[in-house]
Amino acid sequence: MGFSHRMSFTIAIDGPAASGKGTISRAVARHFGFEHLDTGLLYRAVGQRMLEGMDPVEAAQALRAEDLDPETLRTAEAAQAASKVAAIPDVRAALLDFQRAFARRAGGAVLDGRDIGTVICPEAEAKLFVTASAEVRADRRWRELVAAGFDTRFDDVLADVHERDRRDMGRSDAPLREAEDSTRIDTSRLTVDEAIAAAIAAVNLARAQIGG
Ligand SMILES: Nc1ncnc2c1ncn2[C@@H]1O[C@H](COP(=O)(O)OP(=O)(O)O)[C@@H](O)[C@H]1O
Ligand SMILES: Nc1ccn([C@@H]2O[C@H](COP(=O)(O)OP(=O)(O)O)[C@@H](O)[C@H]2O)c(=O)n1
Repeated sequence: MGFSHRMSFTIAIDGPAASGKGTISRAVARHFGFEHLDTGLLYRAVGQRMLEGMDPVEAAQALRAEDLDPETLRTAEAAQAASKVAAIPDVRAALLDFQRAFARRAGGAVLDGRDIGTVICPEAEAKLFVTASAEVRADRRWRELVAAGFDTRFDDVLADVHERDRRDMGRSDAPLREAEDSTRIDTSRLTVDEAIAAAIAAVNLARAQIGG
């Protein structure tokens, strides 16, 4: 792909719940041979610990990479708890260094979350903002949960999406917002392959613009 293995190149991918960030990030990372970090898992893991009775700030400080098991953290309860602990500044502060170090790892990194392009890595070489209508996002998440065996109602998933959007956009510390220099990809009417192609094209454009 023309990337030097010693060079760091950060791709920041932000957006609201179930917009397709994770799917796009994994494919973009594979395409460019970069490592990927789903930063939502950090907050989900801390949220899960809070549900188990642990203090969220202590949980964030004690978090280890091996705690980030996507399988056990994909529940709606962990997502709701994540968006609550994510509003606590000391929780966010405890997770900062790990994310920044990952972003600047040699060989290139893709991070997806809510504040990657605005707070974690404002100097990222490429920034994408992935979005879709709340109804489309809730429908995707509902289908995923049903496929995973959860007995969930669409209306409850839609309410969850609205509530998390409100909390994520409304908090004072690192709220979800589109960075001014990001490329917006609205996936509402795109297939997964089209969304991935749009993301790869945007990264290639950013790379050409910085002469990388
Ligand atoms: N155009 C699209 N782009 C990305 N994901 C899509 C698209 N259409 C459907 N999906 C599906 O939406 C679901 C949610 O995607 P995911 O990557 O988990 O979102 P996020 O990481 O933003 O929560 C996945 O099941 C994915 O396959
Ligand atoms: N960089 C990030 C990533 C996630 N989060 C929080 O963690 C929650 C779960 O994030 P996620 O990315 O796993 O959620 P989905 O978009 O996959 O549903 C979000 O609702 C945010 O409150 C955050 O505050 N900052």
